[in-house]
Amino acid sequence: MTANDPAAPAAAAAPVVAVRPVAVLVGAPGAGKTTIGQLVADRLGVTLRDTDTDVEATFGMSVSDIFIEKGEEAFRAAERAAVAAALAEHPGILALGGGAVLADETRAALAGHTVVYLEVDVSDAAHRVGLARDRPLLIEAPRARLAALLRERRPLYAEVATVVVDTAGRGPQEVADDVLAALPPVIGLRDRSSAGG
Ligand SMILES: Nc1ncnc2c1ncn2[C@@H]1O[C@H](COP(=O)(O)OP(=O)(O)OP(=O)(O)O)[C@@H](O)[C@H]1O
Ligand SMILES: O=C(O)C1=C[C@@H](O)[C@@H](O)[C@H](O)C1
Ligand SMILES: [Mg+2]
Repeated sequence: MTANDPAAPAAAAAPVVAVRPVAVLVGAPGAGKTTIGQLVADRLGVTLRDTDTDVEATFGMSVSDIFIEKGEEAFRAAERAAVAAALAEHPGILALGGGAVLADETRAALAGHTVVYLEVDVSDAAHRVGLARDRPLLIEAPRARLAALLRERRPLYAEVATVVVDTAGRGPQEVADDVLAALPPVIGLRDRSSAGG
C-alpha cells in the first residue's frame, strides 16, 4: 500500500483536538494569578503561560519599561494579541495580566473558556504587592490606585468568570486547592499531589 493508494486510511480521519487552556486566571494585581497559576499547573503536570511574560518577550523589556518607553496603549494592544494567541494555542494554565479584561475584545474571546476569578480585597492586594516597583500602575499611592482599579474591574472579572475563588485569608496552597476543586474535569489530567488523591 502506498501513500497514494485509494485503500490507504484517509488522513482526514485523524481526530482534530481543539487546543485550549485548562483554565484562565483573572483578577487584580496581587490576586495571585501568577503564583496560584504555577501551583495549579505543577499539580496538573501542565505548563503555566502568563500574558505579562509574553508581552515582555514581544518588546524585549519589562512591563514597567514598556509602560515608560512605549506607553500603556502599546502595552494594551500587545496584551490583546497575547491573550488571543494564548487562548488559541496554550493547553495548560493561562494567567492574564490584571488589566486584560478591560478590553471588550478580550472579554468576548474568553466566552466558552474555564475562567477562574481570584478575588482579592484592597488590603490583601496592597499587602501582597508591597513596595515592588514592577507594577507601573501602582507606583504612586498604591492603596488608592488598587481601590480604584477594583471598583472599575470587579464587574468585568465577574462577567468573564465561570468560577470565583476568594483568596482572603488563604495562603497560596489553600487557594490552589480551591481552584483545583472547582475546575471541571479534563480528560487525561488529575491532581498529582497526595492532597488531591
Ligand atoms: N493567597 C496568597 N496569600 C499570600 N500571598 C500571596 C497569595 N497569592 C499570592 N501571594 C503573594 O502576593 C504577591 C503577588 O502575587 P502574584 O504576582 O501571583 O499576583 P498577580 O495576580 O500575578 O499580580 P499581577 O497582576 O501584578 O501580575 C507574590 O509575592 C505572592 O507570593
Ligand atoms: O492591573 C493592571 O492593569 C496591570 C497588571 C499587571 O499584570 C500588568 O499587566 C501591568 O502592570 C498592568
Ligand atoms: Mg502576575
